[in-house]
Amino acid sequence: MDGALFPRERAVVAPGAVHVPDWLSPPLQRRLLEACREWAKPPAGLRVVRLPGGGVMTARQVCLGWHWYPYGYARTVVDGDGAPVKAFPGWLAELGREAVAAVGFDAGPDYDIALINFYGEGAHMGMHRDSDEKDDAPVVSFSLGDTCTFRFGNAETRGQPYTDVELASGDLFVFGGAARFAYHGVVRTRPGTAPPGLGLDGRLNVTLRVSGY
Ligand SMILES: O=C(O)CCC(=O)C(=O)O
Ligand SMILES: [Fe+2]
Repeated sequence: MDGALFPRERAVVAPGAVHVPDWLSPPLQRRLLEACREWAKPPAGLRVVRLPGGGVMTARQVCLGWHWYPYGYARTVVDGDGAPVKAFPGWLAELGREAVAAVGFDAGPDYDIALINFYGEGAHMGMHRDSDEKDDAPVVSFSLGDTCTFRFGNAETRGQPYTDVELASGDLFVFGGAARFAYHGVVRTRPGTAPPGLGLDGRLNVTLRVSGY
Protein backbone atom coordinates (compact mmCIF):
# COMPACT_ATOMS: atom_id res chain seq x y z
CA MET A 1 0.00 0.00 0.00
CA ASP A 2 1.43 3.37 -0.97
CA GLY A 3 2.26 5.50 2.03
CA ALA A 4 2.00 2.69 4.55
CA LEU A 5 4.31 3.29 7.49
CA PHE A 6 5.14 -0.40 7.67
CA PRO A 7 4.80 -2.99 4.93
CA ARG A 8 1.63 -4.99 5.41
CA GLU A 9 2.37 -8.64 6.05
CA ARG A 10 0.60 -11.83 5.09
CA ALA A 11 -1.37 -13.03 8.12
CA VAL A 12 -3.20 -16.16 9.23
CA VAL A 13 -6.25 -14.52 10.81
CA ALA A 14 -7.77 -17.81 12.05
CA PRO A 15 -6.90 -21.42 11.20
CA GLY A 16 -7.83 -21.66 7.50
CA ALA A 17 -8.20 -17.90 6.94
CA VAL A 18 -5.31 -16.10 5.24
CA HIS A 19 -4.88 -12.43 4.30
CA VAL A 20 -2.36 -11.68 1.53
CA PRO A 21 -1.92 -7.91 1.03
CA ASP A 22 -1.31 -6.60 -2.50
CA TRP A 23 -1.75 -9.97 -4.19
CA LEU A 24 -3.33 -8.46 -7.33
CA SER A 25 -0.88 -6.26 -9.25
CA PRO A 26 -2.14 -2.78 -10.26
CA PRO A 27 -2.65 -3.92 -13.92
CA LEU A 28 -4.63 -6.95 -12.74
CA GLN A 29 -6.72 -4.72 -10.45
CA ARG A 30 -7.52 -2.52 -13.47
CA ARG A 31 -8.45 -5.55 -15.56
CA LEU A 32 -10.74 -6.91 -12.84
CA LEU A 33 -12.34 -3.48 -12.38
CA GLU A 34 -13.00 -3.14 -16.12
CA ALA A 35 -14.58 -6.60 -16.12
CA CYS A 36 -16.75 -5.66 -13.10
CA ARG A 37 -17.98 -2.58 -14.99
CA GLU A 38 -19.11 -4.83 -17.87
CA TRP A 39 -20.74 -7.35 -15.52
CA ALA A 40 -22.57 -4.53 -13.72
CA LYS A 41 -24.46 -3.61 -16.90
CA PRO A 42 -27.99 -4.95 -17.45
CA PRO A 43 -29.40 -7.46 -18.13
CA ALA A 44 -28.55 -9.42 -14.96
CA GLY A 45 -26.48 -6.42 -13.81
CA LEU A 46 -25.78 -4.74 -10.49
CA ARG A 47 -28.87 -4.86 -8.30
CA VAL A 48 -30.21 -4.01 -4.88
CA VAL A 49 -30.67 -7.19 -2.86
CA ARG A 50 -33.94 -7.34 -0.91
CA LEU A 51 -33.93 -9.44 2.24
CA PRO A 52 -36.89 -11.59 3.33
CA GLY A 53 -37.34 -9.46 6.44
CA GLY A 54 -38.08 -6.38 4.30
CA GLY A 55 -34.66 -4.73 4.50
CA VAL A 56 -32.16 -4.23 1.71
CA MET A 57 -28.44 -4.91 1.57
CA THR A 58 -26.47 -1.66 1.45
CA ALA A 59 -23.89 -3.28 -0.83
CA ARG A 60 -25.24 -3.72 -4.37
CA GLN A 61 -24.48 -7.02 -6.08
CA VAL A 62 -24.01 -8.79 -9.40
CA CYS A 63 -23.34 -12.52 -9.80
CA LEU A 64 -21.57 -14.73 -12.34
CA GLY A 65 -22.12 -18.44 -12.99
CA TRP A 66 -24.92 -18.85 -10.47
CA HIS A 67 -27.23 -16.13 -9.21
CA TRP A 68 -27.31 -15.77 -5.42
CA TYR A 69 -30.51 -14.58 -3.76
CA PRO A 70 -31.49 -14.75 -0.09
CA TYR A 71 -30.99 -17.67 0.44
CA GLY A 72 -30.06 -19.92 -2.47
CA TYR A 73 -28.69 -20.07 -6.01
CA ALA A 74 -30.48 -19.97 -9.37
CA ARG A 75 -29.54 -19.75 -13.05
CA THR A 76 -31.63 -16.62 -13.59
CA VAL A 77 -32.08 -13.40 -11.62
CA VAL A 78 -35.14 -14.72 -9.82
CA ASP A 79 -35.32 -11.69 -7.51
CA GLY A 80 -34.58 -9.10 -10.21
CA ASP A 81 -34.99 -8.75 -13.98
CA GLY A 82 -35.30 -12.52 -14.53
CA ALA A 83 -32.44 -12.59 -17.05
CA PRO A 84 -29.98 -15.52 -17.24
CA VAL A 85 -26.99 -14.99 -14.96
CA LYS A 86 -23.79 -13.95 -16.77
CA ALA A 87 -21.19 -16.61 -17.56
CA PHE A 88 -18.30 -17.30 -15.19
CA PRO A 89 -15.18 -16.76 -17.32
CA GLY A 90 -12.31 -19.25 -17.50
CA TRP A 91 -9.71 -16.62 -16.64
CA LEU A 92 -11.46 -15.93 -13.33
CA ALA A 93 -11.47 -19.65 -12.48
CA GLU A 94 -7.73 -19.70 -13.23
CA LEU A 95 -7.18 -16.67 -10.97
CA GLY A 96 -9.08 -18.52 -8.22
CA ARG A 97 -6.85 -21.58 -8.61
CA GLU A 98 -3.74 -19.40 -8.41
CA ALA A 99 -5.05 -17.63 -5.31
CA VAL A 100 -5.80 -20.88 -3.50
CA ALA A 101 -2.38 -22.25 -4.44
CA ALA A 102 -0.74 -19.04 -3.17
CA VAL A 103 -2.04 -19.72 0.34
CA GLY A 104 -1.26 -23.45 0.21
CA PHE A 105 -4.80 -24.88 0.05
CA ASP A 106 -5.91 -27.68 -2.26
CA ALA A 107 -7.62 -26.16 -5.30
CA GLY A 108 -10.33 -28.85 -5.44
CA PRO A 109 -13.11 -28.40 -8.01
CA ASP A 110 -13.25 -25.44 -10.36
CA TYR A 111 -14.67 -22.15 -9.15
CA ASP A 112 -18.02 -21.51 -10.82
CA ILE A 113 -19.63 -18.68 -8.80
CA ALA A 114 -18.56 -15.07 -8.39
CA LEU A 115 -20.45 -12.62 -6.19
CA ILE A 116 -19.42 -9.04 -6.82
CA ASN A 117 -20.41 -6.54 -4.16
CA PHE A 118 -20.17 -2.78 -4.66
CA TYR A 119 -19.90 -0.64 -1.51
CA GLY A 120 -20.69 3.04 -1.97
CA GLU A 121 -20.26 5.49 0.88
CA GLY A 122 -21.85 4.13 4.08
CA ALA A 123 -22.37 0.59 2.75
CA HIS A 124 -21.48 -2.34 4.97
CA MET A 125 -22.33 -6.03 5.37
CA GLY A 126 -23.59 -7.66 8.55
CA MET A 127 -22.02 -10.75 10.08
CA HIS A 128 -23.04 -13.84 8.09
CA ARG A 129 -21.78 -17.21 6.91
CA ASP A 130 -21.37 -18.18 3.26
CA SER A 131 -23.43 -21.34 3.57
CA ASP A 132 -25.63 -21.57 0.44
CA GLU A 133 -22.99 -23.51 -1.53
CA LYS A 134 -23.04 -27.32 -1.52
CA ASP A 135 -19.24 -27.55 -1.75
CA ASP A 136 -16.87 -26.57 1.05
CA ALA A 137 -14.00 -25.43 -1.21
CA PRO A 138 -12.28 -22.31 0.15
CA VAL A 139 -13.87 -18.94 -0.59
CA VAL A 140 -11.48 -16.61 -2.45
CA SER A 141 -11.97 -12.86 -1.94
CA PHE A 142 -10.43 -10.01 -3.95
CA SER A 143 -10.79 -6.37 -2.92
CA LEU A 144 -10.63 -3.31 -5.20
CA GLY A 145 -10.87 0.40 -4.42
CA ASP A 146 -11.49 1.80 -0.96
CA THR A 147 -10.05 0.06 2.06
CA CYS A 148 -12.55 -1.57 4.43
CA THR A 149 -12.58 -3.03 7.89
CA PHE A 150 -13.37 -6.72 7.39
CA ARG A 151 -14.41 -8.64 10.50
CA PHE A 152 -13.55 -12.33 10.54
CA GLY A 153 -15.00 -14.34 13.37
CA ASN A 154 -15.82 -17.89 14.34
CA ALA A 155 -18.21 -20.59 13.14
CA GLU A 156 -20.39 -20.58 16.29
CA THR A 157 -21.62 -17.04 16.89
CA ARG A 158 -21.76 -13.62 15.24
CA GLY A 159 -19.88 -12.22 18.23
CA GLN A 160 -16.45 -12.57 19.75
CA PRO A 161 -13.90 -13.92 19.14
CA TYR A 162 -13.27 -12.09 15.90
CA THR A 163 -10.41 -10.22 14.26
CA ASP A 164 -10.71 -6.95 12.34
CA VAL A 165 -8.56 -6.81 9.20
CA GLU A 166 -8.05 -3.83 6.88
CA LEU A 167 -8.64 -5.05 3.31
CA ALA A 168 -7.13 -2.68 0.75
CA SER A 169 -7.21 -2.61 -3.04
CA GLY A 170 -5.44 -5.67 -4.44
CA ASP A 171 -5.68 -7.74 -1.26
CA LEU A 172 -6.50 -11.43 -1.31
CA PHE A 173 -8.35 -13.14 1.52
CA VAL A 174 -9.01 -16.88 1.48
CA PHE A 175 -11.10 -18.80 4.00
CA GLY A 176 -11.35 -22.55 3.87
CA GLY A 177 -11.03 -25.62 6.07
CA ALA A 178 -11.92 -24.83 9.69
CA ALA A 179 -12.68 -21.22 8.68
CA ARG A 180 -14.97 -21.97 5.71
CA PHE A 181 -18.20 -21.45 7.64
CA ALA A 182 -17.01 -18.72 10.00
CA TYR A 183 -19.12 -15.58 10.42
CA HIS A 184 -17.68 -12.51 8.71
CA GLY A 185 -18.78 -9.05 7.61
CA VAL A 186 -17.72 -5.60 6.48
CA VAL A 187 -17.91 -3.09 9.33
CA ARG A 188 -17.14 0.03 7.29
CA THR A 189 -15.36 1.29 4.22
CA ARG A 190 -13.04 4.29 4.16
CA PRO A 191 -14.11 6.66 1.37
CA GLY A 192 -11.26 8.23 -0.56
CA THR A 193 -8.71 5.51 0.20
CA ALA A 194 -8.74 3.81 -3.22
CA PRO A 195 -5.46 3.98 -5.17
CA PRO A 196 -5.61 7.21 -7.23
CA GLY A 197 -4.55 5.40 -10.42
CA LEU A 198 -7.35 2.82 -10.28
CA GLY A 199 -10.28 5.10 -11.06
CA LEU A 200 -12.83 3.63 -8.63
CA ASP A 201 -14.89 5.60 -6.10
CA GLY A 202 -16.03 3.10 -3.50
CA ARG A 203 -15.14 -0.51 -2.95
CA LEU A 204 -15.65 -3.69 -4.94
CA ASN A 205 -15.28 -7.15 -3.52
CA VAL A 206 -15.25 -10.26 -5.68
CA THR A 207 -15.71 -13.62 -3.96
CA LEU A 208 -15.22 -16.89 -5.83
CA ARG A 209 -16.97 -20.03 -4.63
CA VAL A 210 -17.59 -23.59 -5.79
CA SER A 211 -21.31 -24.31 -6.10
CA GLY A 212 -21.21 -28.10 -5.83
CA TYR A 213 -24.20 -28.22 -8.19
O1 LIG B 1 -16.98 -7.50 0.88
C1 LIG B 1 -16.36 -8.38 1.46
O2 LIG B 1 -15.16 -8.29 1.73
C2 LIG B 1 -17.08 -9.63 1.94
C3 LIG B 1 -18.24 -10.03 1.06
C4 LIG B 1 -18.94 -11.23 1.58
O3 LIG B 1 -18.77 -11.63 2.70
C5 LIG B 1 -19.86 -11.98 0.72
O4 LIG B 1 -20.07 -11.59 -0.45
O5 LIG B 1 -20.42 -12.99 1.17
FE1 LIG C 1 -19.60 -13.61 2.91
